[in-house]
Amino acid sequence: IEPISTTIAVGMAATLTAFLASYQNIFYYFHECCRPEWISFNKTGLETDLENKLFGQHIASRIILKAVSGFMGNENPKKPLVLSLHGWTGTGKNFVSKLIAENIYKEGMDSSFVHVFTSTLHFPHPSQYLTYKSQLQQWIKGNVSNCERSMFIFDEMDKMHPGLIDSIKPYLDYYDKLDGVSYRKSIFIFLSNAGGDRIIQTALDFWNAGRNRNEIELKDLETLISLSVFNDNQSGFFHTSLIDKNLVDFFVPFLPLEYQHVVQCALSEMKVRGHEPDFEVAHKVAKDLVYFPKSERAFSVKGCKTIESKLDYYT
Ligand SMILES: Nc1ncnc2c1ncn2[C@@H]1O[C@H](COP(=O)(O)OP(=O)(O)OP(=O)(O)O)[C@@H](O)[C@H]1O
Repeated sequence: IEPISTTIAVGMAATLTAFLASYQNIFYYFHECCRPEWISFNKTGLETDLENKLFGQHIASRIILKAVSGFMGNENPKKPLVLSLHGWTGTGKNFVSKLIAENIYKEGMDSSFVHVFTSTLHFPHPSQYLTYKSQLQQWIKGNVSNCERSMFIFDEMDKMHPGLIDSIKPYLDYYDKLDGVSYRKSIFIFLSNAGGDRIIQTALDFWNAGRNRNEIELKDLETLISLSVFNDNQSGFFHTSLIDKNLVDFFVPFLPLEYQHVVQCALSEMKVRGHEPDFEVAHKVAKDLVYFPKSERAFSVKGCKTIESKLDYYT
């Protein structure tokens, strides 16, 4: 072998490798991929967001911060994180999922590693559940094979076919690997109104006793929720063994929102729109909402759900 051409060949190979490496880096810089540049947990960000953007949910805030921080800080979790968020409509379940996604994925909810399923939209026909089942299993497997830090959000979980819920059970369990794929770094979030009535009753008891809602503790609600979800035979949860197998790590209660929280939501929406906060308008919006029970007018029927569209009308 002739030394000069060998040196040139080695030099060219090294240049090509360096070029490919930098090309790959540039590509990954612009194109979302399963790397820390695109997926990294911002604990302070989540803490600040929960504190400043989520109103009236002291229990949910605390559990979510602890659960997500503990999980993301563990390099070797034994199972995926499974959170089940429960509560009345418009109390912030979807909103919190978005905050979690934004503090893990650079692209937030637009990330290709965050997947949202809505029962009535994606699985509308109970008779076709076997087809949905194999599609869903393939979807989860394909996506976690592609990126182990995937997040799956199942909205309207209580309306999901029990067979379909059962089909995702293996992915939530303490398996090292299933068919060569490890699901242990993924996050599953279930959203539902199941158990909402019990949460409202507890909040109302505190209200009627003149006690501050911040005194409500998780222990006042956790068993109630799992029991009511378990015993509610309208709910898909009821027919599955998700609960008795302890595959859900945290049941997270969302309390019904009061007048003061609706005002905060309206002010916050003004801020998001880049407007000066207008307290008069915020109170006007909150006053015109419907509250229940009728006599006490304690909680907003739709939580903060309609604030965004209502603001257009008042401003
Ligand atoms: N606790 C809250 N703090 C701040 N904003 C809230 C809160 N709850 C609701 N909102 C606002 O209302 C909007 C609708 O709430 P969200 O979709 O999170 O309700 P939900 O609990 O998921 O309701 P549903 O059970 O009907 O799906 C959110 O995008 C957010 O702007």
